[in-house]
Amino acid sequence: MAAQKNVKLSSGKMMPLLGLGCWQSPPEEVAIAVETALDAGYRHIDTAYNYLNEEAVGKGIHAWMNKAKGASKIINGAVRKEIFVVTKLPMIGMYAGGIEEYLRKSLKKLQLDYVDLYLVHSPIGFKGAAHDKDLMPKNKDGLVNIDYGTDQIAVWKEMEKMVDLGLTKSIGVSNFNEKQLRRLLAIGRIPPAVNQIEMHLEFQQLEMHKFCKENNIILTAYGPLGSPGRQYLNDSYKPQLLNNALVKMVADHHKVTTAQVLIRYWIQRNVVVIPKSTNKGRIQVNGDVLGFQLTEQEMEALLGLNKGPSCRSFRQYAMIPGVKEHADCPFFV
Ligand SMILES: NC(=O)C1=CN([C@@H]2O[C@H](COP(=O)(O)OP(=O)(O)OC[C@H]3O[C@@H](n4cnc5c(N)ncnc54)[C@H](OP(=O)(O)O)[C@@H]3O)[C@@H](O)[C@H]2O)C=CC1
Ligand SMILES: O=C1CO[C@H](CO)[C@@H](O)[C@@H]1O
Repeated sequence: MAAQKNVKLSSGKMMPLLGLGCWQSPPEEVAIAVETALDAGYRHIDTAYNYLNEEAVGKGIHAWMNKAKGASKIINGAVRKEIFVVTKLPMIGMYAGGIEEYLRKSLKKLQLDYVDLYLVHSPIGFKGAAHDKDLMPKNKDGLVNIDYGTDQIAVWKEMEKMVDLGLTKSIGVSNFNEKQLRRLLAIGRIPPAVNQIEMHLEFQQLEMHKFCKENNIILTAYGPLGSPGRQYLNDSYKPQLLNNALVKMVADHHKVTTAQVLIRYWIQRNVVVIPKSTNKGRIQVNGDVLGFQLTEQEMEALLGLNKGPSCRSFRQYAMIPGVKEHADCPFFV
């Protein structure tokens, strides 16, 4: 793999444009997946408290770091600086004191002193978790216990403290809409460096892209392959990108796979992209995207596949009863 391409965050830190996604990567597979990815040249790993696999992700990171350092066992030295680790604040941690508590829990699981980027996973919190794996606590009616009082500004001020404490190098958000980003930009001592949202060729988030460019916020594209491995809600849009005819034509022209085109496209648009795989071969091929360049004409044609918000496929949280009544709805829009 050619040297990694990075993008500069508003924090001044460099973030690799390609990362390995880890949602739905079972703990028993993800340690090897992370090590395989780092061996293949990835330098960025994306996980979350909610993915319940941070310990195994940490194992993979340390296996690679130890290998890279040879016999030496220094945990957080120069080799640590080679890689960019992202994790996320769970919805159940969005209360006073919860941000530090959950970041420390994540760091302990990952066996790291700091992460490179800590993201607020969602603009809406949940409350009343019975224990720290109760990610979707229920109220007395059996419905997800939405915290209608989630105070994004208070959460953000605590996120800023995490930078001051050295527990994370940069901070950002995920699934935030423009109104929510504006709110943080208006009050933040540290502006959000990143917004991680669903982005794929049929749902290119052009308005959000423009807004973020104007405000020096870097976008990370989740679900770039259309997230084919997940269970869709009955009425959710199912992107069929890996066998799209135009993508196939472009892939054939470059003698690469359709997945490589779906990934490379975002790198050329300066959008961070985090395809998930736990399959060794697919991790390696997905990561081999720095040795070819899509032409301007191809980029234009691929831009033409965008159909906008009707192709949003992640709607799980928006469908939770009661979310629509939250002041921060429309969710994810
Ligand atoms: N902030 C948020 O709310 C969200 C963040 N994310 C992040 O973004 C990452 C990526 O999104 P995700 O939803 O996983 O979807 P992706 O679009 O990355 O698709 C992943 C799926 O595609 C399969 N796959 C991977 N490579 C190939 C290939 N070359 N050919 C065919 N199939 C392939 C994987 O299976 P296999 O493993 O078998 O290869 C897996 O089932 C997540 O893992 C997570 O880190 C995702 C959703 C929401
Ligand atoms: O990161 C995530 C992966 O997608 C899931 C399904 O919507 C969410 O739980 C979560 O936000």
